[in-house]
Amino acid sequence: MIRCSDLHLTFNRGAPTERLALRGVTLDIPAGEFVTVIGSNGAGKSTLLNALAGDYQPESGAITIDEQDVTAWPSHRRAGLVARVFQDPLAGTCGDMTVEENLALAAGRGNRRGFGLALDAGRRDRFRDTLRDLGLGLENRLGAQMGLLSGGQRQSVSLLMAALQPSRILLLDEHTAALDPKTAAMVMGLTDRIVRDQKLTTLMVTHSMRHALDHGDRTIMLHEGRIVLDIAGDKRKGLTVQDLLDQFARVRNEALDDDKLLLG
Ligand SMILES: Nc1ncnc2c1ncn2[C@@H]1O[C@H](COP(=O)(O)OP(=O)(O)OP(=O)(O)O)[C@@H](O)[C@H]1O
Repeated sequence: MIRCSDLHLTFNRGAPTERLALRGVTLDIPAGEFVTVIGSNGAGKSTLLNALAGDYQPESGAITIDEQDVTAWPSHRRAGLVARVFQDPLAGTCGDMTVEENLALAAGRGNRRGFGLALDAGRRDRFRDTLRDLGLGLENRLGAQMGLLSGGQRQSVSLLMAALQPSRILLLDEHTAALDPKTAAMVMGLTDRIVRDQKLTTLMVTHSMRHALDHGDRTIMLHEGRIVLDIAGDKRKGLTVQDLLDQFARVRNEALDDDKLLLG
């Protein structure tokens, strides 16, 4: 379960480049819920995910994960709770290490005592079975350098790494944006499977309105650091991509009207 209470986060406060990235975000996500996050450029989507991961500290408000107040926890302390997959297939995995070393590292995350890289035959077999399920032939490439895999293969391994971690929260930041449509669809299928099987509480940022509606249980739209749409259930099922685009346009026009009022 994730609870964000009135999160405010400003970059470069007091400087000419000041940016109010989050302006009072309040959000309750029950355990196991899959939320898709949309919004225009600069709306605060990545900032929200970074705040949940502990990369950025909110200046006010609180973040609770599974009843624990983690607001002051740095990212390394949240490592056992939070798994992430980024837009860039090169981020989040270690390109110089082999596929099996990356998987072993993920399996050992959040574990203070054991160093995850230890690879015995049993562990190697388990990794091979997991990779075989992907249907990408990666079960024969356990010893291959991660950096030599294609973008789609890397994102798939990143998702498996997220599943191997003891985490309860999965944060996906446009993780299919750099992939061709066919590979993106395959990675989305894998995402759905892992979220469901591991019962992960998930936030997925996407610029694809189709993905936002076709995947997950709930959709939120951010605009200028605030949640302007939060929709689930039958209401969401009835929504079309055009409805979301119309909603975007409405929110933008309202913001323009507000600006005109302020300037006037
Ligand atoms: N590290 C940073 N330093 C300064 N400003 C930042 C930083 N990160 C984000 N911002 C600013 O905060 C605001 C929110 O950015 P954020 O990256 O969260 O938006 P986003 O919704 O993810 O956008 P996009 O869809 O373009 O990725 C923007 O105005 C951005 O310029």
